[in-house]
Amino acid sequence: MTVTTPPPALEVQGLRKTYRRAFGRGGHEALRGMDLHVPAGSAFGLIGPNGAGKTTFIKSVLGIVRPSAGTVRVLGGSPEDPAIRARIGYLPERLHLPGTWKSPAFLATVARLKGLKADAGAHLKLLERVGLSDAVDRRIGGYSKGMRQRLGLAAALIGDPALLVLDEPTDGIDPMGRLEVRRILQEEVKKGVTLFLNSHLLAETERVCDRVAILADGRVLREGRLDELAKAGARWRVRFAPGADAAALASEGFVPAGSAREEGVYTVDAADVAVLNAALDKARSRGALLTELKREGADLEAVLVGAVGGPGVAA
Ligand SMILES: Nc1ncnc2c1ncn2[C@@H]1O[C@H](COP(=O)(O)OP(=O)(O)OP(=O)(O)O)[C@@H](O)[C@H]1O
Repeated sequence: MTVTTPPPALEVQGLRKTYRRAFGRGGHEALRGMDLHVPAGSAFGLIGPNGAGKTTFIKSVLGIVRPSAGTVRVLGGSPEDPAIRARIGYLPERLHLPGTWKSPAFLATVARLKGLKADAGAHLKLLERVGLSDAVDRRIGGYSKGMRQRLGLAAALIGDPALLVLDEPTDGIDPMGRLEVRRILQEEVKKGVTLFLNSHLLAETERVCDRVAILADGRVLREGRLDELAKAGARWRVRFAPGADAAALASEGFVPAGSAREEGVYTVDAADVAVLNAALDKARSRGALLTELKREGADLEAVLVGAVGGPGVAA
């Protein structure tokens, strides 16, 4: 029996996008040679500071924005091929909805635009799935921001797409709603759908995705499995016996971490055990006596700050 591996859900090489200014006066380079490989069936998160190029990237792989250079393959084909497009569910960052319509009519139109037959029963089920069954008789114009997002998600799910590209899917959705959306996304991934998520909410990305890429200034700085990236940026919590010289420890990279009652508790960042032991040796050579050591691991925020640097990057 031969097992055929599906093509990567997304494959991008040397992707560049320069937004031209009016009258040919130079331009702004939003993507500066991006390479990315998104395996089929993965739950992939794209994170990075404001203006990093995340939305430009998504629009390029969907054929909405024409790249200045580079190659893009989506589900093994061209993003401009209607047959490929029909297999993608997309939730844009800014969703334009017809305010005077009701949601079933909107979903019927989305289905037709995707070249599918409008299936009223299936659409009602989708609206129920995203928690909108009580709102089907209301005009979309009266929906809250969270309800609009839910409707956008229902539209993205039409036709059982193989790839879901979601730009800030939980924007405006309350915590309980986020939980529901996360459950829906996890169900889709379990079915074998590839999820490509762009979210400002790192906790959201962390809970849903198994791989992430960090984009900054139009380039991918880091990419990989979430657990591997977190391991690489490992943080350790250490406790020294009372009387340790705080200033000496600070100069060796130990940051006070405990509350006032927890004297002697510090964190230290060390990529591997050799680096950790070198830091501990330095601490001991300055008279500090280790009493406790615990791995904290890095959360996604720490990984992002480690890659991009500085505060104010949690975008
Ligand atoms: N249509 C456009 N014309 C000119 N410049 C643009 C256009 N769209 C985006 N840019 C610029 O390209 C860069 C990348 O923007 P993009 O929206 O892709 O970033 P982003 O990572 O999605 O940001 P955010 O997290 O703030 O949504 C920014 O400097 C932005 O100002």
